[in-house]
Amino acid sequence: MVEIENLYFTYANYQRVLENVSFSVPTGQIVAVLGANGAGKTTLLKLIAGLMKPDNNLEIKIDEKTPQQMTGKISYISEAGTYFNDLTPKAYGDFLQDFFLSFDRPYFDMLLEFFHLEERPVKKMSKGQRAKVEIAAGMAKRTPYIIMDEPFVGKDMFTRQDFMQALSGTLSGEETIFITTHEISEIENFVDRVIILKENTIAVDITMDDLRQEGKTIQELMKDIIGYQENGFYTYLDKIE
Ligand SMILES: Nc1ncnc2c1ncn2[C@@H]1O[C@H](COP(=O)(O)OP(=O)(O)OP(=O)(O)O)[C@@H](O)[C@H]1O
Repeated sequence: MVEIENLYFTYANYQRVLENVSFSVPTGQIVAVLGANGAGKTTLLKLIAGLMKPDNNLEIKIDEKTPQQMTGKISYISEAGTYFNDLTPKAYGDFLQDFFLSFDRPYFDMLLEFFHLEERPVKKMSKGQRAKVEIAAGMAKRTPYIIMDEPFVGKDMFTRQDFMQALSGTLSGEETIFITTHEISEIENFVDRVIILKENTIAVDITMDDLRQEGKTIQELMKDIIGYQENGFYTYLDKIE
């Protein structure tokens, strides 16, 4: 269970990105953290993953512990990648096997094969191939907490489908997952709950059951909350002319 209570986060340049953020997520829930560019999604996910600390370090508790005390139980899958550029996928697997007690080596090797990844240093791979190494590693860690920051970036349509299949086919249902993405349609049928960040805090926190009951899609909800204006650029041009 993840409990976040009155979370504030300020970057070193004094830019406050999150304030008064509170929510709790029960074990096994899949949560989409959404919002416009710069809303603070990556910041929130990094805080939950323990890669940065909140202004007051007691604001995030995962199973009653700080995120830093949960190292090894959280898998952080991001566009930037957590692999080492000089290692081949299998050498990276060797490293992870030593580091993560729960690392599922046969599953990792199976995913490398499924994604047709060759044995060459990650730095010599394409962006999409690197992303596949990142996903294979992240999923084979078999951690109870999975945090995915833009897992679809740089992936072609088929890879995105393969990824969702591999993900859905792997989960035990016990994993608690946070995912942020701008590819809303990819996650509509995957997540249980949507949290939308706006102006440094939570603008909406709703379960998919409630959203469906309201007869809305995530996309429609986003439009309502973020207030996307159709033809906004032309309106802007009209204004400055
Ligand atoms: N290292 C940093 N130092 C200072 N400010 C930062 C830093 N990283 C991000 N920010 C600022 O914090 C705010 C939130 O950034 P964040 O990356 O969390 O947003 P996001 O919602 O993930 O955006 P996007 O959808 O564009 O990826 C932005 O205004 C950004 O400029």
